[in-house]
Amino acid sequence: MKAPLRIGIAGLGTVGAGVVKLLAEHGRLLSLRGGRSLKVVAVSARSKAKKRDIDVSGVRWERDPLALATAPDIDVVVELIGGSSGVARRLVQTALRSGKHVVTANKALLAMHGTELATLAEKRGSILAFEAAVAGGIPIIKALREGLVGNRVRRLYGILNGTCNYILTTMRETGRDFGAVLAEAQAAGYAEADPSFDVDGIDAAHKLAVLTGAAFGAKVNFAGVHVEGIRRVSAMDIQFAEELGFRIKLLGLARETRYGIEQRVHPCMVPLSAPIAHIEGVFNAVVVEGDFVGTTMFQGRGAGQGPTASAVVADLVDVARGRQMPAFVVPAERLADKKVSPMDRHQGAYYMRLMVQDKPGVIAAVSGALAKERISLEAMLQRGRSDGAVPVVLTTHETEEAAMQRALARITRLGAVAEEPCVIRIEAFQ
Ligand SMILES: NC(=O)C1=CN([C@@H]2O[C@H](COP(=O)(O)OP(=O)(O)OC[C@H]3O[C@@H](n4cnc5c(N)ncnc54)[C@H](O)[C@@H]3O)[C@@H](O)[C@H]2O)C=CC1
Ligand SMILES: N[C@@H](CC=O)C(=O)O
Ligand code: NA
Repeated sequence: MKAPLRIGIAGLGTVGAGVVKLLAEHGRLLSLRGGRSLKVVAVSARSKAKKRDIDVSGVRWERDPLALATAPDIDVVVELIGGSSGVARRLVQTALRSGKHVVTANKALLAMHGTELATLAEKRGSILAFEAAVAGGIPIIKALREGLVGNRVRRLYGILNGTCNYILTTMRETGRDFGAVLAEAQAAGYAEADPSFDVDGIDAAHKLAVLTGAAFGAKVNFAGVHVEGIRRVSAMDIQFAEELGFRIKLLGLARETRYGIEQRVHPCMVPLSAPIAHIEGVFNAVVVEGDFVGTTMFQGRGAGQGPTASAVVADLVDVARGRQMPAFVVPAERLADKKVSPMDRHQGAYYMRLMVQDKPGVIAAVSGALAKERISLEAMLQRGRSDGAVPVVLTTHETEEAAMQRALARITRLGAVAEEPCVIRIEAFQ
């Protein structure tokens, strides 16, 4: 058997502790599968004194995580600190420059610097692997880079944030409010250190940007993602969606249009007939439509200790086996610089919920604003009567985003519309 693969782990939080546990529990199995043993030789985290349910007593403790990047007795650095700048970025850059392999779960870092880091790794002949960064335990990077490599990807979409999916599912099932459910997702270890990254759609956008690189062979372009989160989705919208035959999901979607690459993350109305509508709780799913393979769907837990550690360790076994592959689907230097398809050009149907004064002429004024933009109504629902504002829900036929935004501005200015309308795009999946 070959010499052990010597591992340095930076970050011993939810994911780091999970990796230490998995390596300890499956040590023999992994030696067999990797062709050599996987040995943690050093670790680093903020506090050595912190109580953890892992045993790192026989392992060297580095106060400065950067020491792992240059230590002569380390072959691979596992970066599980997080953040797109600061110590995580320096650690990964220094490790790659020192000729070490890097495994990371850090999608924020990859979304901002993925192309640059992959280029650096490939120049040095090192492996940069990040299966855990996208959709947790689902082996989607591997699927795109290897299993589906023969295809041109037509479109991909998915539920990419476990925290948001957990929140939307729990709000629907229990009627509980957003804040309480978010606290529960944080306690379960699903949320980012700053949970606004989850609920504002940023984490899903980070993952989508990385996926787009792997699916379309394009440079990672986070700035090109249109991002909206779930803060404005209310219990009322969740209920209306069900009545109309939809379920609300925060999706990330990417495809090539005639204008360039369209990347968008926002709440969607998904028909209940679509399998992805039924992915609930912390589960993620990614649907990839390839020209030869057709539609494939991958599902599994997208966050949490066990699933994320599973993905990190899969990458470590690849390193142990010496599997030299491009980080994305093509060598980093060949990643294409694609134009961004403008959101204004997006075509689709829309759900709109208005809170309006219950008086004659309001619905006619709203319909008039839509008609001015040639937007035709598909359905309308009005619930209850009151002296105050009542909800009115409209769904439209397909139109252009720019037209919808102009109509929305007109509607918002109507005196009888009590608050900013809630607008959710309807996606037509099979
Ligand atoms: N928790 C999850 O379910 C998932 C997390 N990730 C990613 O994995 C990474 C780690 O996430 P978690 O384990 O959840 O975070 P965490 O907050 O539980 O752990 C972070 C660890 O990094 C250490 N750390 C922070 N700053 C440091 C510094 N300056 N020097 C040394 N150590 C430092 C902390 O002491 C802690 O041990 C992040 O990039 C996150 O986005 C990816 C997939 C799933
Ligand atoms: N905060 C993330 C963790 C995994 O990437 C999520 O909720 O999906
Ligand atoms: Na994954």
